Amino acid sequence: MVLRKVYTLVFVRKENQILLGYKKRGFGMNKWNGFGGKVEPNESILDAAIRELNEECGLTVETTDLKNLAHLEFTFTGEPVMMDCRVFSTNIFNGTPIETEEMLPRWFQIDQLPFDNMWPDDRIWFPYMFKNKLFYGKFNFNGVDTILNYKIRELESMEEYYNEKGD
Ligand SMILES: COc1nc(N)nc2c1ncn2[C@H]1C[C@H](O)[C@@H](COP(=O)(O)OP(=O)(O)OP(=O)(O)O)O1
Repeated sequence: MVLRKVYTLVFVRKENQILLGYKKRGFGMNKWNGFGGKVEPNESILDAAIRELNEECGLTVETTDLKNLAHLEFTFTGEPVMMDCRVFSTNIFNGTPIETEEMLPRWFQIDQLPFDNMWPDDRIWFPYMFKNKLFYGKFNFNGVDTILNYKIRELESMEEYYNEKGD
């Protein structure tokens, strides 16, 4: 049986730039990524997204300014856990990004992303995000560097997707 754990992942955008954080510890250490983490018990996914963004780089956002653009599922050979990752973006935020215990934030031009130091799936699905698509992706990994197989498909609406899925 596979245990499902829900995570958030938030991308902050500004004109042609995207804010990434260099993960200083834990899962995904030494990779650039958006900001996010586990949804705590009794916490809504949106509240978790806002909390993790603030804890990891000091920015604040309003619930209504977060756009849910993707649902990603990650599995790793030999691991009984499926990471169910809800991806959000926003270009409305308060504050200036600051380094925290977990992340070192930096703005990148969207055509100059450090893909060699990011999760390998990002090369596959970032283009969907930059085209403002809604999408579902499922990636099966062997270790943390090799994608064994994946599926990705565009969605008409995230709401419809979650209703059909029964979430
Ligand atoms: C496998 O491919 C992945 N790609 C991308 N882009 N992001 C991923 C991938 N796998 C996981 N993530 C994201 C999902 C979350 O945003 C973080 C992992 O969260 P973390 O383990 O750091 O959760 P926290 O609650 O912050 O953990 P601790 O406070 O216990 O350190 O990575």
